[in-house]
Amino acid sequence: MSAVLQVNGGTPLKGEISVRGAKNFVSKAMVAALLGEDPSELRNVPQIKDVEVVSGLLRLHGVTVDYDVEAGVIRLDSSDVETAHVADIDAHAGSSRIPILFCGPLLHRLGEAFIPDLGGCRIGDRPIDYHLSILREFGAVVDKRPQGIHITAPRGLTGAKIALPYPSVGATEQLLLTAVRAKGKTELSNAATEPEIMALIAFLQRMGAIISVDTDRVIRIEGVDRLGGATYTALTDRIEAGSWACAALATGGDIMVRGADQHGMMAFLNTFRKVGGDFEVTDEGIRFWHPGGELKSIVLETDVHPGFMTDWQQPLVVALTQATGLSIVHETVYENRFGFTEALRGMGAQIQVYRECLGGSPCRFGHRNFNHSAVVSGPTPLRAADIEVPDLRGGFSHLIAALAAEGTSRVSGIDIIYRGYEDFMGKLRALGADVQPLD
Ligand SMILES: CC(=O)N[C@H]1[C@@H](OP(=O)(O)OP(=O)(O)OC[C@H]2O[C@@H](n3ccc(=O)[nH]c3=O)[C@H](O)[C@@H]2O)O[C@H](CO)[C@@H](O)[C@@H]1O
Ligand SMILES: C=C(OP(=O)(O)O)C(=O)O
Repeated sequence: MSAVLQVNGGTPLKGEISVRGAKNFVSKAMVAALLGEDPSELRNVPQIKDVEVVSGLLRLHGVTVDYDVEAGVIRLDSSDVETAHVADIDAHAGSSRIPILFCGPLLHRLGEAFIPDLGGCRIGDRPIDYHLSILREFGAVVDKRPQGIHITAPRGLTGAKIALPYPSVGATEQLLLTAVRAKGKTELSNAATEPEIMALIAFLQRMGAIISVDTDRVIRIEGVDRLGGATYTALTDRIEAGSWACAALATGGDIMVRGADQHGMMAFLNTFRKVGGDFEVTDEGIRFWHPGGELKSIVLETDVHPGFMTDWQQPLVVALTQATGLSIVHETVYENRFGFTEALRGMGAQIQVYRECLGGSPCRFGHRNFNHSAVVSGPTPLRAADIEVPDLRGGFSHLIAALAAEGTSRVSGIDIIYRGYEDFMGKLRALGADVQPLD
């Protein structure tokens, strides 16, 4: 049964919350720890569903996982992995996209890997063709089966020269986790360079890897025979921080996000300012607020880092419903990330989606049948409604809309939001939101 949250909206969110480590780093660093023959320790780890899912997968492979939730410290001991069996991980199929990143580490440690069907947000087709072709370049043999894929490396894994067709985050991580212990050198061009990837590289370096990153999206790795353990403090979740910033803007509020870090949020902060939001960066975090008066419409394009992240797009669109004029948002990372706008239209928002590449440069989704541009016309008061969470960020965006709307909304399927937002209910209450889970 899907959990339902009753939201009595119309009150500006005000107060202070803390954001801990990034989902998109911590989950990958936990997989990286599987490569190490000594224990690793990650700090600033948030209590979110994706951490739970990856902990479960690691335990199935013989890793000892100890998580001190309060302290945010997770200890991972992979020293006995070689004696474990290649476990049947079907139990976790469909809950996350992380299993695909186990390929390299499992091939290095156990000689084979079973990867179940993947989960993650349904915001496009989300193929894994880049991942599989990278693994094949290293010499892996991929056997597709009805329940997932079986991967072996009969002649071991050897470094290769690879160019990505698009700077995919997951494929770049796949390459890193495979190359660090492969024989010889690897070169990846057109790599993704998101801050979470840079942090993963830094963590792998502490474990003993040799990796260099050039300014032109080229990553070079020299394989080593052995990796040990390392200690690393996760960078803050910049998607969560940006989501709370959008909640402040959409509700006319004022939120101090402790832990928020300016460096990974430059593109977001520029956009937030252009829309008319105010912010103040301090050593403790970033305070975001609506300064009063009108918000301004903008033209925005999502992009790979250092551009405006696609994961900020959904929460920002809710705030744009309160801006004066026509905003244009061109989604260039995922072909199908505007599904969540349907519920917003039902709440009174004026949002039209288009197949054309609007407002900027043509992207790879142009001339295909994907509704990947949106025109938001505002400001429109939002009405309370009964809505169903479609995916992680779309779900948080629906919550923001319900909080901004006058009246009582019921948001169902809120469990998905725990994949990436630690204790969001506690944080909402700390900000003065009137929210009540329904049985
Ligand atoms: C757990 C995690 O870190 N998730 C993040 C990661 O997702 P994820 O790693 O899945 O995203 P990618 O960067 O790989 O995807 C970008 C684009 O590349 C395409 N593609 C990707 C792989 C592939 O084999 N073939 C292919 O065509 C995808 O369909 C998508 O259109 O980066 C995204 C882009 O910043 C973020 O929105 C997600 O929050
Ligand atoms: C798309 C996202 O995550 P995932 O890749 O885990 O589905 C997200 O965090 O918004």
